[in-house]
Amino acid sequence: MKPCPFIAVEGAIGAGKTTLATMLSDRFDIPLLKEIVEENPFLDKFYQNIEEWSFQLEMFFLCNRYKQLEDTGLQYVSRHQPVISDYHIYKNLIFAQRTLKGVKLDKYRQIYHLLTEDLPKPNIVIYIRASLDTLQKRIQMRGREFETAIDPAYLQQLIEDYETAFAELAEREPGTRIITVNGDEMDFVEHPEHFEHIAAQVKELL
Ligand SMILES: Nc1ncnc2c1ncn2[C@@H]1O[C@H](COP(=O)(O)OP(=O)(O)OP(=O)(O)O)[C@@H](O)[C@H]1O
Ligand SMILES: Nc1nc(=O)c2ncn([C@H]3C[C@H](O)[C@@H](CO)O3)c2[nH]1
Repeated sequence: MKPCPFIAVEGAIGAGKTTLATMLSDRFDIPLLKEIVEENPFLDKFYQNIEEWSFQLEMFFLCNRYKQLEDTGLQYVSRHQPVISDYHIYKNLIFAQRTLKGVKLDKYRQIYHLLTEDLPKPNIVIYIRASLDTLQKRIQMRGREFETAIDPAYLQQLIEDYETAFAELAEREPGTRIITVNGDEMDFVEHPEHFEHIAAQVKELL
C-alpha cells in the first residue's frame, strides 16, 4: 500500500510554490496548508537590515511552522488524510544557515532540531528549481512592496543553498520522493500542458 501523501512544494523565493501547490490542491482535491506572509511583522524590517532582524524573523517562521505542522499532524497525517503544503520545514534551516552566524546560528540549530524531530515530514517533495532571472521576474510581477529591497546576491546565494540542501535531503531521506520541476521552462501558469505534465507525475504517486 502506498503511504498517505503529505506533499510539500519547495523552491527559492518566488519560484511558484504557492501557485503550484494551489493548483495541485484543486486538481486532486487535497487540503492546502498555506504559509501566512502578509501578517509577518518582521519581513519588511528584515529586508531593510538582515543582520539586525534575522534572529527574530527566523524564530518567527520556525514557531509558526511548528504550530501549523503540529496541527497538521493531528488533523491529517495521523488520520491518514492527504495534505499539501507550500513549504517544507527544512526551508527554515536553509534560510537560517544563510542569515544567522555564530552563537545565534548554534542556538537556532539546537532549537530547530528539538522542535522538528517529531513533526510529520512530507513524503513527496516537489522542488521548483529556477534561475535568478526567473525569480526576479516573478518577484517583480507579484509586486510585494517589502521584496523590492531583496538583494540579487542574497537571492543567488539562496538558489545555491537550495541546490545543496535538496541534494542532501535526497541522500538523507531516500524514501522521500522528490520531483524536480524546471521552473525556467515550466510555465504552469500560462501553459496548461506544463501543469498537466507535473500533475501526471504527482498522480502516479498518489
Ligand atoms: N511557473 C510559472 N510561470 C509563470 N509565472 C509563475 C509561475 N509560477 C509562479 N508564477 C508567478 O510568479 C509569482 C510568484 O509565485 P508564488 O507566489 O507562487 O511564489 P512562491 O514560491 O510561493 O513565493 P514565496 O517564496 O514568496 O512564498 C506569482 O505572481 C505567480 O503568478
Ligand atoms: N529569512 C527567511 N527565512 C525563512 O524561513 C523564510 N520563509 C520565507 N521567507 C521569505 C521569502 C519571501 O520574501 C517571503 C514569503 O515566502 O518570506 C523567509 N525568509
